[in-house]
Amino acid sequence: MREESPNCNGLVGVGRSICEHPASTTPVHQSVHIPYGFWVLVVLAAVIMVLTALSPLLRRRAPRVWWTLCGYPAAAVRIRWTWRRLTDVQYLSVSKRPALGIVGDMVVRGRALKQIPPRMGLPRWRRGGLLVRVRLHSGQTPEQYQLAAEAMSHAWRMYSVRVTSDARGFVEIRAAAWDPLATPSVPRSLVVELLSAVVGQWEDSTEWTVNLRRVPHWLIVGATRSGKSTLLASLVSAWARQRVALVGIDLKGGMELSLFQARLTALATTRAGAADLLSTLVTMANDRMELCRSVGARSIWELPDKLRPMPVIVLVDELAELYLMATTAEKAEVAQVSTALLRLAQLGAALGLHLVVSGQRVGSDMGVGVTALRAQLGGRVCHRVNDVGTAEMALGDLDKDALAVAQQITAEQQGVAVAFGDDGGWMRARSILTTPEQARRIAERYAHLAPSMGQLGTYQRQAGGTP
Ligand SMILES: Nc1ncnc2c1ncn2[C@@H]1O[C@H](COP(=O)(O)OP(=O)(O)OP(=O)(O)O)[C@@H](O)[C@H]1O
Repeated sequence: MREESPNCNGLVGVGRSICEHPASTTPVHQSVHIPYGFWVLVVLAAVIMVLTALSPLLRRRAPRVWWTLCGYPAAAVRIRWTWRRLTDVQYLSVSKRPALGIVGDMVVRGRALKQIPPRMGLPRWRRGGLLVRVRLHSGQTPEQYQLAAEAMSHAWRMYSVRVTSDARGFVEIRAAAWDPLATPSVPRSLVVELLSAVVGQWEDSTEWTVNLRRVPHWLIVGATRSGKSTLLASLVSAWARQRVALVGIDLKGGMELSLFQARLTALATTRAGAADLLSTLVTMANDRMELCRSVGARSIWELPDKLRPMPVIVLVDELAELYLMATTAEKAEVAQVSTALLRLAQLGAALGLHLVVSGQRVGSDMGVGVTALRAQLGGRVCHRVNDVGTAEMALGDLDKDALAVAQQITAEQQGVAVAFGDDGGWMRARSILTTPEQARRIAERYAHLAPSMGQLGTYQRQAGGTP
């Protein structure tokens, strides 16, 4: 509210005004009351102007800060602003009036002018993106919204939009402001439980965790230079710090897994060695089963702490090498390896024996054992692959959409993969780049945690490689 002084000939000041009285030489000081709301508006306008000016710089230098201060508020306003029009154009709005009407003696079909958009919640902040929950109109399905995802990303100027449905009658729209897989990061202070490894970042900017307690066995596929070894290195770097035993089977002469030699309890580099090591592990599984039965436990996790054996993670690099055979003698060895792997996969989950199997090419033509093993490996990670068969082997039995997305990963996107999470849903993810040198150093630092085979239980013979 502005106060006007009749003595000031209509002169109005802000704050304290000084005006000359015509009949007097003494200045008349008058205080004008400026409402509080005015100052709030001035400060708000100043903040908006400063942020707008700094926005490009912030976006380049500190994208996360930029997103919180500038990107997210602007996107939230844009989403609310465009919602009605967007849903109208994408046929997601509905009218309460019937689609059929009578004009003269004709029945005509058309769209009512007044459409009601689906009800949306407030866009909620997420790291590098946002999330909106939308209530479906009766008769709508999440697929209709998935078809509109591309239009949403353009209308909201977001990098990508993904639509999922976690409850009947609702969809969740997750929008990412930039490609979160370009520079994946993992908080350093993250505390993880035993057998869990934070290996990278999901497309929705959350941490990508491989948890063997939830999904006991994993299959990792990818063409050469797609990022399999890097993912294995991330996994080993995480598990090396935990009280678990790591054993390796690497028939490429031990080139990949020998990096972690210091932390490995055993490493088999020949098929004969692998057969030997696997049969030892199967014996260990039988002993653990016996132990559980003797105390009435259904898994080692139900055993008292002092009886519980240490979990064992079996890392297999290049599965195809295990199944290659040229001679009849090799055929018997392959059969032995295949049966042992399958047995471990079937029994292992409850007995703390876990498989992480990786390969460039995994196909049913490698033998029936491979398809049967695949069925037991619930966790799947599919990097860029050279043949559709391998992608189908990894994802085809779980989700056709995931398969299509995996086939779009390019050679430049090293480390990017389609993976299944603990909840059974899939998403694109990227591992943290762990160099061979880093992995070797971590393995050496935690070498003292590696138990011997004897300490693990029933080791009878030394497995073909290095114990
Ligand atoms: N998550 C990642 N982020 C960035 N770069 C990566 C990532 N993963 C892999 N790379 C790059 O890709 C290269 C090849 O990765 P890696 O050795 O893991 O592939 P691979 O699938 O194991 O190949 P091969 O089967 O030939 O051993 C690495 O040297 C690294 O430069």
